[in-house]
Amino acid sequence: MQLNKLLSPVEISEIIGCGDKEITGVTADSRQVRDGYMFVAVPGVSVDGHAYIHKAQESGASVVVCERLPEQISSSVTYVVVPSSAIALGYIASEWWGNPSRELHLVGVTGTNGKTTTATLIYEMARLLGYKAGLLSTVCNYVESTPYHTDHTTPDPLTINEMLRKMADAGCDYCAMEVSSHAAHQHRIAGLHFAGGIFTNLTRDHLDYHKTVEAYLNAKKSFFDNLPATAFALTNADDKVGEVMLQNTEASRHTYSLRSEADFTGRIVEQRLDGTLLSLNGVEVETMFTGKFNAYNLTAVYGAGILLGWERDSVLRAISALVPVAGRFQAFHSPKGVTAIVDYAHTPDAVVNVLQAIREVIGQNGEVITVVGAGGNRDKGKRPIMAREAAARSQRVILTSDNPRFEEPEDILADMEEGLDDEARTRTLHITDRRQAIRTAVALARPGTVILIAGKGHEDYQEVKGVKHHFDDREEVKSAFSENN
Ligand SMILES: CC(=O)N[C@H]1[C@@H](OP(=O)(O)OP(=O)(O)OC[C@H]2O[C@@H](n3ccc(=O)[nH]c3=O)[C@H](O)[C@@H]2O)O[C@H](CO)[C@@H](O)[C@@H]1O[C@H](C)C(=O)N[C@@H](C)C(=O)N[C@H](CCC(=O)O)C(=O)O
Ligand SMILES: Nc1ncnc2c1ncn2[C@@H]1O[C@H](COP(=O)(O)OP(=O)(O)OP(=O)(O)O)[C@@H](O)[C@H]1O
Ligand SMILES: N[C@H](CCC[C@H](N)C(=O)O)C(=O)O
Ligand SMILES: [Mg+2]
Repeated sequence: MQLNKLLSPVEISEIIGCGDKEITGVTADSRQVRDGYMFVAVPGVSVDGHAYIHKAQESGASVVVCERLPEQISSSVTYVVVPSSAIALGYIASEWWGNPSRELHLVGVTGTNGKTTTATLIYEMARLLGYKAGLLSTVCNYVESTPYHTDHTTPDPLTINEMLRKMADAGCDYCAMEVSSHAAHQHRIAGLHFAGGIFTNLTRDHLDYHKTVEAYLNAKKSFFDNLPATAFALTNADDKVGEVMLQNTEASRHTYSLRSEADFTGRIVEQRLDGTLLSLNGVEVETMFTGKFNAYNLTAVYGAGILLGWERDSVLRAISALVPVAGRFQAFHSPKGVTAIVDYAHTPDAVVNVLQAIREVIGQNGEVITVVGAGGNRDKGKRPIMAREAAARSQRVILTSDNPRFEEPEDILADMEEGLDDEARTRTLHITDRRQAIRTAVALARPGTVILIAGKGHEDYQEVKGVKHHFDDREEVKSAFSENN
C-alpha cells in the first residue's frame, strides 16, 4: 500500500524523508519487521518502542512512525513524527486492512463485569435472527461460527482490524466486541467506527494498572467520548457512574434499568437456578439465565437489539433462546443432588453478585460452599475483599489458587485471609491445590448444597511461573462428582 494512503487518516507533526513509498507490512514490534515494513514505535508499559527503532531499521523498516526522532537518522528511512504513536497505530491499522469497521455494524461493550456475556449474547442474537456476525471476546473470537484463539479481551489494533476484515469478507453485518479499560487507555480501539457502545457497570478492578478508580473510569469513558454522532450509547442507569459515562458523548444517549424509568426496563418476575422469568419493557420472557446481574445483561442486549433496528418480537424470541456463556454461571448437578456452579467471578463485585443470585434462589438457610482464589500479578487490594464477601455469603469457604503467575500461591492466600475475621476463619479452609479444593468441596457437600467455584470460568489452564498447565474447573467438578456418588 502507498505510504500517503496509509497515513491519510493520521495526525502528523512532521515527515522527514520520502512520502511516496510502497509499504509491505505494518508492525509495532521490531521483531516482526521485514523488508519494506512500517515500524510504529509505541511507548509501552514495560519498555518504549522508540528504543527498538534501530533494530527495526536493521531488519529493513523503510518507514518509522514515532513521537520523537531517534538520534541517528538514516537517509533510506522515512520518519513520520506524530503526537501519539498509539493513536496513529489504530488509524494505520484500520487503513491497512481497508477500514473493515465501516463495512459492518460494530458494537463495543465496556464495564468492569458483564462485557463477555453482553457481547457474546449480541453476537448470538444477531445469528439467531439470521444475520452473519462476528465476536471479539475474552473467551474466543469468532468469524461467523469459525473460532480464533485470543489472548486478550481486546486485541491490539492490527489484530482487531485483521479480524474485522475477515468478518467483512465473510459477509458479516454485525460484530460485537469487548472494550477493556486497558484497550481504551492504550488506544487499541483508535480509528474504529462504532455503530454503538454499551456500558455495563463500574466496580473495583485493575487498580494495579490504572492506580486510581478515577483513572479507571476515565479510560472507560474515553470510549464513549470518541463515539460518532451516528452511534448509539446505551448506559446502565442504575450504576452510579452510568450517567457520567455518557456526559461528553456525541452519540445518541439511551438508558436501561432494573429499578427505575429508562428507555429499556427489565424486571425479574421469577428466579430459578436454571432460569429467570423476565419482563422486558413490560413483556414477559422466559430466559435460561440466573441472577440479577444477568437480568442487567439481558436488558442491555434487548436495548442493543432494538437500537440496531431489529424487530421487537424477534428480539424477544431470540432472548428466550439464548444460552449462558461458557464458564458464566454454568451449573453441574451430581447424582446425590449437589449443584456446582462454575463462574468467572474474579472481582469482589462479581463474587457478591453471583452469591446473591444463588441465595435468592435457595434462600438464606440453603448451604453454600465457595471455592475461590485470586490471580497472581494482578490487583492485590481485591484479595481480602473477595475472601470477606465470599465468607459473608457462604457457610464454608475454601481458599485456593487461581492463576498464581509469578507469585507464590501461599502469599496470595495469605492476602485473602487478611480479609477474614476470627469467626469467618473457623469456616474457612486453605487448600492451595485447586483440584484438591474442588474435591474437598464435593466431599463436604450434602444433597441440596450449592458449590460455587469462582474465578476461572471458561479458562482451561492454570498459569504458574509463565507456563500454562491444563486445568479446567468444569472437568474437575464433573470428575469429582462421578467419584463421589
Ligand atoms: C499491561 C498491558 O496491557 N500490556 C499490553 C501492551 O504491552 P506493553 O505496553 O507491555 O508493551 P511493551 O513490552 O512495553 O512494549 C512496548 C512496545 O515496544 C515494542 N517492542 C518491544 C520489545 C522489542 O524487542 N521490540 C519492540 O518493538 C512492543 O511491540 C510494543 O509495541 O501492549 C501489548 C500490545 O497491544 C499487549 O499485548 C500487552 O498486553 C499484555 C500481554 C497483557 O497481559 N495485558 C493485559 C493486562 C490486558 O490487556 N488485559 C485486558 C483486559 C483484562 C480483562 O479482561 O479485564 C485485555 O484487553 O486483554
Ligand atoms: N452485569 C454484570 N454485573 C455484575 N457482575 C456480572 C455481570 N455480568 C457478569 N457478571 C459476573 O462477572 C463475571 C464475568 O462476567 P463476564 O465475563 O461477562 O465479564 P467481563 O466484563 O467480560 O470480564 P473480563 O473483564 O474478565 O473480560 C461473571 O462470571 C459473573 O460472575
Ligand atoms: N482478564 C482478567 C481475568 C482474570 C481472571 C482470573 N482467573 C485471574 O487469572 O486473575 C485479567 O487478566 O485480569
Ligand atoms: Mg471479558
